[in-house]
Amino acid sequence: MTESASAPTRAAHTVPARDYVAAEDAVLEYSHVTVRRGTKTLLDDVSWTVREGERWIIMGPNGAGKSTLVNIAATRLYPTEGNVAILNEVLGAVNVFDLRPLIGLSSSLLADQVPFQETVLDAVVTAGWGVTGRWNEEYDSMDLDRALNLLRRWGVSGLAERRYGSLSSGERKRVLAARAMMTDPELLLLDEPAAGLDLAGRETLIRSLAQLAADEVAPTQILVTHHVEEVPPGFTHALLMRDGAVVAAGPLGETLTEEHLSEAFRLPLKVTEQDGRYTAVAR
Ligand SMILES: Nc1ncnc2c1ncn2[C@@H]1O[C@H](COP(=O)(O)OP(=O)(O)OP(=O)(O)O)[C@@H](O)[C@H]1O
Repeated sequence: MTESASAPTRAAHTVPARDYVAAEDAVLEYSHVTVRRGTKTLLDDVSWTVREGERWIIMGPNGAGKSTLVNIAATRLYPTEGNVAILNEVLGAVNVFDLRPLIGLSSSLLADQVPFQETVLDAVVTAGWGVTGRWNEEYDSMDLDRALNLLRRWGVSGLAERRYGSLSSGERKRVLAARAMMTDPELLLLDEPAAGLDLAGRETLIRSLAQLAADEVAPTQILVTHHVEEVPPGFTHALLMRDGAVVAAGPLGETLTEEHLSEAFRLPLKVTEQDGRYTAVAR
């Protein structure tokens, strides 16, 4: 018998969605997930479990598949093969519109969808309806108070009446982080929240993220970044990717090592950690 005839195919790992049972304590569960577009494999047999209260860093070079991974968790994309459970609901067997309010998302794609003429307060409050532009929806004072409190938490409440389009990129990032928390989500997905920020903007954002990571009642968090310098203290786990596959995943200290990071970025790196902050330079 040839090897290909005896080995189970990856498609064989895919369980019909209605029959798939996720681990009870899993907030996110990817089981043998593959995503293909034409001949390109964006994710290659990824298995990954996130449990309640964990704070995960997703890291890897450009094109590694990080956003694809997060877009599945955001219910914006379905796997070609494999199974995904989000908050114990299985993709393919759940109405994603019921699931989406439980998932907070901040991404560059979303940043581009918020109308520039929208006020900052509206840009946050509209997350309650899962829309990016205010139209005829009714918001009560509790919604508006919540949006203002979230803007305060992210240090941008003074911008509430400004037009979203007039904000700097750092200010927009913080507004989007506030927006991501508007529905009081159980899962918070932050795709490159510090990209393009200046040093002060980055450090301010990282301090806010570290405070959120330390907050016991805050949602389970997943943060995508290219840089170890952007890992907020208090994050607990990391998943390193390359070419759509997992290089290493697990507790942060065991995963953000020179060996794993050098392999993920295909570059010998010297990695240091002090007081919960990491730096990496080429050897
Ligand atoms: N619809 C598509 N068709 C073909 N290839 C695609 C498609 N969407 C994404 N890709 C490719 O899949 C790969 C993974 O993309 P993804 O955006 O997930 O990477 P990433 O790790 O988030 O990258 P970056 O760090 O540059 O944002 C990239 O090579 C990208 O060009």
